Amino acid sequence: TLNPKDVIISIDRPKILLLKKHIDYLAKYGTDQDDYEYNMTEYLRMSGIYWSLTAMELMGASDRMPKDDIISFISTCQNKESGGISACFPHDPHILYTLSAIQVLTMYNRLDAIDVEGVVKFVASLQQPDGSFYGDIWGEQDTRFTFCAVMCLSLLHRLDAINVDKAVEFVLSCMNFDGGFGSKPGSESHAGLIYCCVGTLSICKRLDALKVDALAWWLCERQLPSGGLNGRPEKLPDLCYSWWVISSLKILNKMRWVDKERLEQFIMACQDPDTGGFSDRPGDITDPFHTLFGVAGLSLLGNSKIKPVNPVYCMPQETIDRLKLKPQML
Ligand SMILES: COc1ccc(S(=O)(=O)N2Cc3cc(-c4ccc(C=O)o4)ccc3N(Cc3cncn3C)C[C@H]2Cc2ccc(O)cc2)cc1
Ligand SMILES: [Zn+2]
Repeated sequence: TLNPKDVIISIDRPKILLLKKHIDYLAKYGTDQDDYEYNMTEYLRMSGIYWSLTAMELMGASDRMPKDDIISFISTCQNKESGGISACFPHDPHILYTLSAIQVLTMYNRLDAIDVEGVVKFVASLQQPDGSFYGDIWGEQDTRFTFCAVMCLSLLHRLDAINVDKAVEFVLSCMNFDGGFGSKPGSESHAGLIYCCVGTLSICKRLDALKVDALAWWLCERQLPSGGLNGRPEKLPDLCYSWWVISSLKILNKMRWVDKERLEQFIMACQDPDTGGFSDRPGDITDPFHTLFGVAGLSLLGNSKIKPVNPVYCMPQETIDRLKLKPQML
């Protein structure tokens, strides 16, 4: 049952981590070519692979993923002319899916499977005079795309290919009086975009520019009596917002400002004991997107059955260590 601003967690919801169920759920996802949801999400296939593989890596079960099929799939998605990568052949290349592809190939340590210089050229070509980035040639501007560009190039150790100072300047132009960030200058603060902007500043080593206490206060205010977190005031809690909020608080070193026990209870309640996987709220349909953010959220809360996740890259910490990347943390 719902009250207007929160959910009530019934006592029969799962209270422990159903690890095997989630591993089997992700291993099975996409193996049935006739599955309706699988076909309807072809347009985000590359990101779906990143969400599934990362969750499996964190659960120590990435051997259950079809590694060779994934790697050859990715090489078919790179556009020879632009260097960009699409979600699935023959869709248009986009920065979202270019990032997902680089994250997957980085976890597999198989960047040899694509033209890295082409990717660098594609991402750099999307930066605008004001420092912002377009998502693709159709020109949508959003701070999400700045984060994709900076994260992608840092994974390739090629931040030299863009104007980092202008990128930071654009992100700071999106900071609001509440310390939060929106998608464009003047847009309302939103947890998902705060994560993108804090992540960008962390990779660019500019966390000094944040209004830390105001921002951390706005973030911890997202927690509701159910223990779940919402993305904006007056909204319902959603598992993926738990990730955006607690990964940002982790970067700001303010995790202590949320009630971890209540949050863990909410995350556990979002598991589906029959199908496996996590959903946005207790009792809803599960999907690979929320399954990653449930597993990654539990990792940030210190669950010992899950490997450590890097809060900035949302990738296994061991991968970030292997790349010798050190995103700034307060
Ligand atoms: C089911 O409706 C949607 C709506 C938006 C999207 S999205 O691609 O723009 N996106 C990611 C997203 C994915 C899923 C999903 C279902 C099945 C799979 C297979 O891998 O993935 C589901 C939701 C979703 N959303 C929407 C959403 C999540 N919580 C509340 N909502 C409304 C997020 C959305 C935006 C996005 C966020 C992060 C990111 O890295 C990429 C895209 C996808 C499906
Ligand atoms: Zn969600």
